[in-house]
Amino acid sequence: MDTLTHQGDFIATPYEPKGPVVIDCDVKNIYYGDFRAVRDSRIPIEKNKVTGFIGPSGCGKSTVLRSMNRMNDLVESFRFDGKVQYHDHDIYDKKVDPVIVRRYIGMVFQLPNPFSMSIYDNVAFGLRLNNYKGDEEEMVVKALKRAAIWNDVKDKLKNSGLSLSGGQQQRLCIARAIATEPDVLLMDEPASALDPIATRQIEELMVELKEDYTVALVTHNMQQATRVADVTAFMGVDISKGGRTGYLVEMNETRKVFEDPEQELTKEYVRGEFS
Ligand SMILES: Nc1ncnc2c1ncn2[C@@H]1O[C@H](COP(=O)(O)OP(=O)(O)OP(=O)(O)O)[C@@H](O)[C@H]1O
Repeated sequence: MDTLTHQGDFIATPYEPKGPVVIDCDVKNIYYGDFRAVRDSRIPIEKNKVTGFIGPSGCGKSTVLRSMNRMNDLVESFRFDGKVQYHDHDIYDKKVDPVIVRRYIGMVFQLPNPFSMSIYDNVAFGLRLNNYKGDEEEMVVKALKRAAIWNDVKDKLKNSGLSLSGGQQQRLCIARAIATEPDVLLMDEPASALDPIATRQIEELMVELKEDYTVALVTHNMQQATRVADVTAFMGVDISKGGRTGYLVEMNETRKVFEDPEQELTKEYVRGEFS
């Protein structure tokens, strides 16, 4: 079935957060060059929750996620029109250093990407980059334990990170991301390249991590969203003006989005009636 879209300038009903908001992401427009990739998407990320992003391919889930720690600044054609408020800070303010933003708002990518160095050095990497002056070994061990990979690697910390299995590599990357004690973890389909057992381990880990961190998760897997996300943002693709612009269709508690959505489009998507 074709991708469905609202006609005209539909704007989603604002989601009313139930708890404190760590990142208030208010996208007016996001462009890559002349291409308007995303419009009108207000997505508050609540503290100690997992916020899931779902929607068809190309609706801008990754683009919005990457806007929340200025990761997309690395793309020359990228232009952000809107505001991302992290606590009291406007992260797009000219005075803000994006490297510092990423220290507080860390990222885990789709493909596990350990550096070509030892398991220990992978986790210590960010600490060294940030001139950490405390007990490095203690922080490395803590992060490996927190990422539920300590038992797998404790006897081979000098081995290459690349010698691990895909699931272990991804947990190593999570350890690397949390070693510097960020506040928020942005996870872009962190389990999509993994087998079902490794996927389940990552899902369990995400649920554990939200005790200490705030998590935003892009996923193609709707069951994963129902298992892991407390709140879900469903994005669609607006093709009404001849473009392909992503936009927020509906955001609410995950149970509500999946069981009793406000929008017909959401209902069709969560039932798997369009892709
Ligand atoms: N670096 C880039 N340069 C130009 N266009 C881009 C770039 N990154 C993404 N886009 C475009 O922006 C739109 C949104 O892409 P994005 O990857 O954010 O969507 P998505 O919902 O995460 O997709 P998928 O589920 O397939 O990963 C797409 O049309 C894509 O082609």
